[in-house]
Amino acid sequence: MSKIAVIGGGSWATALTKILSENGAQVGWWLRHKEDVQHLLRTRHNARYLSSVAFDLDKVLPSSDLEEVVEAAEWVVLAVPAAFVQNALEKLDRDDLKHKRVISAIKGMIPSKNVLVTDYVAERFRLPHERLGIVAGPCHAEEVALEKQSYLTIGAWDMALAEDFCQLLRNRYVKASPMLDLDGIEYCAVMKNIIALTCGIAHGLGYGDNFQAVLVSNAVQEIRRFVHAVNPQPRDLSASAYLGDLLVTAYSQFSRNRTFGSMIGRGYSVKSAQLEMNMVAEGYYAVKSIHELNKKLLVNMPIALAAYRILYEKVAPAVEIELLKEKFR
Ligand SMILES: NC(=O)C1=CN([C@@H]2O[C@H](COP(=O)(O)OP(=O)(O)OC[C@H]3O[C@@H](n4cnc5c(N)ncnc54)[C@H](O)[C@@H]3O)[C@@H](O)[C@H]2O)C=CC1
Ligand SMILES: O=C(CO)COP(=O)(O)O
Repeated sequence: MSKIAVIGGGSWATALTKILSENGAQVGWWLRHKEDVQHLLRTRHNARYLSSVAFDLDKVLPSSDLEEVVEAAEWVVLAVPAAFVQNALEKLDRDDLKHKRVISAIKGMIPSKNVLVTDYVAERFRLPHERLGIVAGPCHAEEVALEKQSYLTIGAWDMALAEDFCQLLRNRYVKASPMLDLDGIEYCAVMKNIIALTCGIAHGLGYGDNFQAVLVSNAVQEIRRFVHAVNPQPRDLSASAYLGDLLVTAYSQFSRNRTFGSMIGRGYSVKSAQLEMNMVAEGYYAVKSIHELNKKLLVNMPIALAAYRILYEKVAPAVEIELLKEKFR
């Protein structure tokens, strides 16, 4: 029986805990709120996210003791929003992940450092990149809860690690494939959140499907330019781990990033949009990290720049989308 630690109490951590535990793994599940742990132990449900999912407590061991959960596991799955990773892992020593295989399910960058989560973890815990992987793919937690057919890709430097984790995920409604790409997948996942957020802004302003289709088409080219600059290697960006994830996030009713953007387009301030959502839109933080990173790379990224100006320089969304309108073909 595989022993897995899932770190995080949000929607994605909940969905992954469901998949992994129902496949027979023993999952130590770290949630930061003691009340949420108590609620799970009492009712078998996560009070805050995907609350319809019932867990088998013979397989799932909820706890707010991070060291204990990590120590008992062979695999550690990180599933807190990127902005809270440093804080969540604060209690761990440098050597605590030494013998673990670590999978990031996070689609964001560490905001204070503008680095990928896997790069941060590799440095902070002196882990070789061969022990790291990323969960990618067009997959919303809400659809996992409903057991709707979904596809995941595990990106890694080591194909055996990726395949081993795929085996832990595969079930009746989840297909999982390994892929030899870690950084490219991770950067694409960060970028697609920015694009989905911008799609939401346009939607909130009243733009329709015709405009969004052109926005997404231009975004594909923008992502290609960026990923090629930051991590040049041959990759097929039409694969579902890249394009599929962009599409689901840009179009789905479940997307946090699109929902957040839509509120901004309708005139909410960043603070009020964040308060209204019980969830985290990674794209908000990613916009700033990518902007900082691009000061060195100087890639032509009009969509990411428009999102930055709207969110961080308080330029009116209508003005920035109007400017994009003129640039698109
Ligand atoms: N929800 C989904 O369908 C998917 C999410 N992801 C990724 O999973 C990661 C986790 O996101 P979700 O589970 O969606 O989160 P969520 O938006 O469902 O929940 C927010 C999470 O943030 C935590 N949080 C809020 N404030 C915090 C603080 N101050 N300190 C520590 N934690 C805090 C909450 O406890 C909760 O775990 C993100 O990187 C997201 O992009 C990836 C694929 C699918
Ligand atoms: O990455 C995701 C789906 O694949 C989740 O996107 P959102 O955070 O926008 O909901």
